[in-house]
Amino acid sequence: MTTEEALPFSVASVLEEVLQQNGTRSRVIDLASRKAEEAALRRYEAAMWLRKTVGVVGGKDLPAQPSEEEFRLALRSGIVLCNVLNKIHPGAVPKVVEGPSDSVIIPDGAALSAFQYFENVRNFLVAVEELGLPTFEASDFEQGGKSATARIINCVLALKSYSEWKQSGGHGSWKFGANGKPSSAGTGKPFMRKNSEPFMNSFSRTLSVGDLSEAGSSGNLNSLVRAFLSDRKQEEIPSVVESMLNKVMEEFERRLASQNEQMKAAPTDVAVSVPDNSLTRSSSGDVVMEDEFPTNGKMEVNTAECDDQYYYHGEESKTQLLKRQMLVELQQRNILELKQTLHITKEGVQLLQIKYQEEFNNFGKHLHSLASAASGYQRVLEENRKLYNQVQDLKGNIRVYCRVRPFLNGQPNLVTTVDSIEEGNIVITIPSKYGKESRRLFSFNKVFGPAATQAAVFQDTQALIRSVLDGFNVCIFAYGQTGSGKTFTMTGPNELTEESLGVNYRALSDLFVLANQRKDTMSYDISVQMLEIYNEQVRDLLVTDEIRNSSQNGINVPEANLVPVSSTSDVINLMNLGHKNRAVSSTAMNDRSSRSHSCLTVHVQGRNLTSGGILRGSMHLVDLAGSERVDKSEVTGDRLKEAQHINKSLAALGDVIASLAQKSTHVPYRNSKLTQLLQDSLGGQAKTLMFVHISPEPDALGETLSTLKFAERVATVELGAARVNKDGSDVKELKDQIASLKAALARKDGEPEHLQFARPSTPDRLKMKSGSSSPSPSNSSSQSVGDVSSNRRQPMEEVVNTQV
Ligand SMILES: Nc1ncnc2c1ncn2[C@@H]1O[C@H](COP(=O)(O)OP(=O)(O)OP(=O)(O)O)[C@@H](O)[C@H]1O
Repeated sequence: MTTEEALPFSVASVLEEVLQQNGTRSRVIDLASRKAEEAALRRYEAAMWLRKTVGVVGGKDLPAQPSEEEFRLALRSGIVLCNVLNKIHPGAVPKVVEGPSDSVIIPDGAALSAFQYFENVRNFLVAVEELGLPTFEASDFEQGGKSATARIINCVLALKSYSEWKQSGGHGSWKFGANGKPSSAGTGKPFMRKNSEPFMNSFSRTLSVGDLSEAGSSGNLNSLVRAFLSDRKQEEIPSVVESMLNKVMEEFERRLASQNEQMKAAPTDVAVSVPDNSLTRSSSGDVVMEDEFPTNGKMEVNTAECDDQYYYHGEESKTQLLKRQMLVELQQRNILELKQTLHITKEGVQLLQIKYQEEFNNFGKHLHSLASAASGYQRVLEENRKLYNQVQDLKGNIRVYCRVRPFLNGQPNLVTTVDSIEEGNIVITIPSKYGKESRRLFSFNKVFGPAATQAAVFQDTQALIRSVLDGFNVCIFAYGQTGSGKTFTMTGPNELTEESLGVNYRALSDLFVLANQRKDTMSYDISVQMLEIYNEQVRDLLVTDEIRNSSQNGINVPEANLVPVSSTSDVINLMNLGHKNRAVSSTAMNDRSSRSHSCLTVHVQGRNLTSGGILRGSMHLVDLAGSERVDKSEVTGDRLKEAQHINKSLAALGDVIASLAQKSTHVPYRNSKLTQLLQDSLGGQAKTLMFVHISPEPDALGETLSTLKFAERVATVELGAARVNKDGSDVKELKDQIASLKAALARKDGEPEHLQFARPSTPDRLKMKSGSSSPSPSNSSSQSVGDVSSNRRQPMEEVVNTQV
């Protein structure tokens, strides 16, 4: 194994590099100077050969190293060229015009006979062309310049090549055109020629140095050597060459040492940096780099020139190794960074998972608390409802309010029968025949004087509207003699304003407001019926054609129109229709006096959105016919009959209420159509409100007293029952208990906000807790009045003393 086989660098490569490093001058020679140098070399070669061929005398005009101009001037006569050609190829130019003497050369280089010279040149060119040699133009002598001179030189050198080929025996044929390398013959330094073709060698010299730079490393080395030595003096060359060789030796040894070190370290490095399959030997013996990054093709073995031996191009191999090491290091760094990023990402994901888990747990807890809050809300709602209605129970299921009408027609200072009004008490002045007045006290739940507003009168009623939505039945009556203000209380005056709206409008308005406030938990369907009882016959007032008589016995309520409503205005429209249809008859006492009972019934069906439970409640708003005595009404005939029916039905109503208050075993519902109609809303857990109206005028005293006595009977019984229920305790004690229950309910109001539900803004909102049994909503009036035969009174649990 030779050194070059074992080493990744060759002597030639070291030499080249040393030359490049030391011969900096040659590296900086520009292309133009190199070309000029090459051209000069070729010119000298041509001149020397011509001089040698034609002899000293023939070539006396041609210097050994002529300039371009000297070269052209010496040859422009064509004599030298023709003679040279004839020597090589005798007879090629049959006739050569010779110049007379040296004097033919004039200082400016002009020929004596241009024609003669042209003849020579032309003959020469024709002969050269016939030989297949490269030619030039005759005018090239006259034009001058580099390219013209180059063409002439090229022709001469081709002739030289041809001559050498002939001298060597002229074997084979020589051809024009081949790649080659410039000869250094002009400097006495021969080229190493691989091609034996004479013309090829000659022609190769036509290539420029610039071309050589691309011709491979050996061409590069040659030109480097030439360039390096070209500017040296002849006597300097041996010492320069010696010094250069020393440097080459030093460099070579240095690389050898470095290679050894590298070889020692190589196994580890290569193992780390070079993949196993990156350097393989092909079947032909070539070492091939299987590399994805550029290698510049340097790391290879040319088996054709090295007889199947390979060697590494040392420096470039080293560079490749370094590149690979750098690449691997870079990749290792990248991998490290990626690992770190992955680690950070993992931590981030873990953190997110923890947070997500926490959020999820919190959400679960929140959901759980919401669920228990929701069920708690339902419980509280239910409890609140019970408590609320217990309060209403304690206030009494039958409540009687007295209202005194003001004087009509602006009569300010008339004598009134009302002596005084205080809370629930009203004192009536009763004149005596003998001039001595007496007073009579009547007690009710509350007495409203002439100045009481519609809103104040409605206040206690308002509390019961909520009970209707909770599934209870409520019955509100307006009782009193004709013209005492019943319609005013229930509906309002003829000209309605917001302030003058009666109980009917206010009750319905509140009903819709409350139903809307509960819409998240309850869904309500509200519908309305409007009936009239006239002469003991029930009529449907919500018909647009004729007033429909009921069936045979005059009672057929289920057939009455039940009109769904969704707003107060819906109800007002229906009430207007009902009032229009209501039988109105003129009497001596009141031209607007109604001779029939009118009953507006509101049916409410509520569905609990959570539990699906259904509640049914109803509210009867009854404007009773006038309660005046027949004799005073001065009526006869039909009017008298009407009055008798009215009085009879009112008496029946009084009896029923009194029986309910006394908790009698028998309640006489069937004594009138009115009580039959209202049966479901009278008694049990139903609430009954009666507004008793009186007129203040002295001439109405008789009616006033009879009205108050009727009302007192009902009211007294209820209040008396309350006293008895409390083992003889008075109403004060009952009020105290209500107050404590209110306080208990107020504590309930302290629940979290979302557990509360809206309540109407009324003092009755403050609730209390009671030990009494929970109220159960009575069944709504789904039964025909005519079908009712049983007494639906609550079982009497306590002794009721009606004679209080
Ligand atoms: N509180 C009041 N304030 C002012 N005016 C009133 C009041 N109460 C009644 N009036 C007026 O008294 C008159 C009679 O009232 P209303 O018609 O309400 O009596 P009524 O009892 O309904 O009579 P009827 O039994 O004949 O229907 C009406 O003009 C009414 O406007």
